Amino acid sequence: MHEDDRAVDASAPLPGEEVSLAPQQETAEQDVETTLRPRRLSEFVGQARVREQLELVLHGALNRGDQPDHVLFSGPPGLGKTSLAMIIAAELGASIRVTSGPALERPGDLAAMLSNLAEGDVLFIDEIHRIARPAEEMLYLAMEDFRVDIVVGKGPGATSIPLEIAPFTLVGATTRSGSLTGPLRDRFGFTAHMEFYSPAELELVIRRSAGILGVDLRDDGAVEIARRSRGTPRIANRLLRRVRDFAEVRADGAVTLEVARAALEVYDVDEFGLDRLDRAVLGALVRSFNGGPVGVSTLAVAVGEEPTTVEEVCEPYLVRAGMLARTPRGRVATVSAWQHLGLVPPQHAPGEGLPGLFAEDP
Ligand SMILES: Nc1ncnc2c1ncn2[C@@H]1O[C@H](COP(=O)(O)OP(=O)(O)OP(=O)(O)O)[C@@H](O)[C@H]1O
Ligand SMILES: [Mg+2]
Repeated sequence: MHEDDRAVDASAPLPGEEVSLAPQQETAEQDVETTLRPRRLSEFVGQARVREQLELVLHGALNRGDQPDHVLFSGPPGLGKTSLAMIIAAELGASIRVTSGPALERPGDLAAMLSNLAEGDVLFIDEIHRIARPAEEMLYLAMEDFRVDIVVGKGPGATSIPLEIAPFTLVGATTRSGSLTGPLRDRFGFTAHMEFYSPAELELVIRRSAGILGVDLRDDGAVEIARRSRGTPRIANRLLRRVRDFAEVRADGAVTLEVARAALEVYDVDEFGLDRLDRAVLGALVRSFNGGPVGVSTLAVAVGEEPTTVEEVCEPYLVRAGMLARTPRGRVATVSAWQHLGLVPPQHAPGEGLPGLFAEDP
């Protein structure tokens, strides 16, 4: 039995790990998420650039018979990083080993994982920015030379034993590419930043999911759910399931515009797709701090959340939607934020001209 037999299942809770940054889900919901995960690059909706680039990286290497370069995906939760990692393995016809940064606390954990890889395997490290430093240093050599140095003993008598490992492709995922050290980032041959999805792309995601789940989804219902999904496929799929519940219990089962609107009201998802936490952050910024600037930790305390949650889950979308600006002095509410809350912006509020995500919408 090796250490990594435990680490292979990324969905299993890891000892001492904090609550995941992704909104919490019950196990049944996670099962549905697995069902809805695209399996091949051709099924993966949106992220056209990333998809095209990835296709070149993978098929270029396949044609030459080389091991493809290591790949890093960064971006907010729920945009498809884990899905793409699985897809890489599928496209290469390789097996995938899954672990995460927090699980690799000791270099030994990583060494066991690496030495068990078969030639051509994909190793997926989720939350790679949370890997402990000694393990990270071991990873440098592994990525570059497919070798690890195992240190035996302590002090002057310590010796290091080089250990060959099979050529593999590392896929890393992170919601915080800024927290990655330079040397680690430099060892990835291909880095992709995941963007929020357009409403049209989310509509495709929702239609595909409705087909798989057997939901009676009408065109206007699909448009409405897509529009309110915060640019995020995971949220789109979740809203689809919540609206389906509503349709089955309170209506005749068909997901129409009216049903979607009524359901999303019940679930506290507003016109822009902002959820309760998004609105709490904007509300605190505007009401308690007069629009800012205010530091992210202060803002997090005001809404009773972890700063990392505010920073990695809420802010990227609020910035994208043109409601919040990150400035060197702190977070600032834009004119759109004041208006979204039904308040009159003060003279100093920035961003009149900031393009919003839904600039094309009335
Ligand atoms: N491009 C896509 N097309 C269709 N469905 C998608 C796409 N991207 C993501 N999804 C759906 O969203 C769910 C979440 O995606 P995934 O787990 O890959 O996100 P993630 O970026 O790894 O998130 P996290 O940072 O929270 O780990 C998937 O189960 C899948 O159903
Ligand atoms: Mg993931």
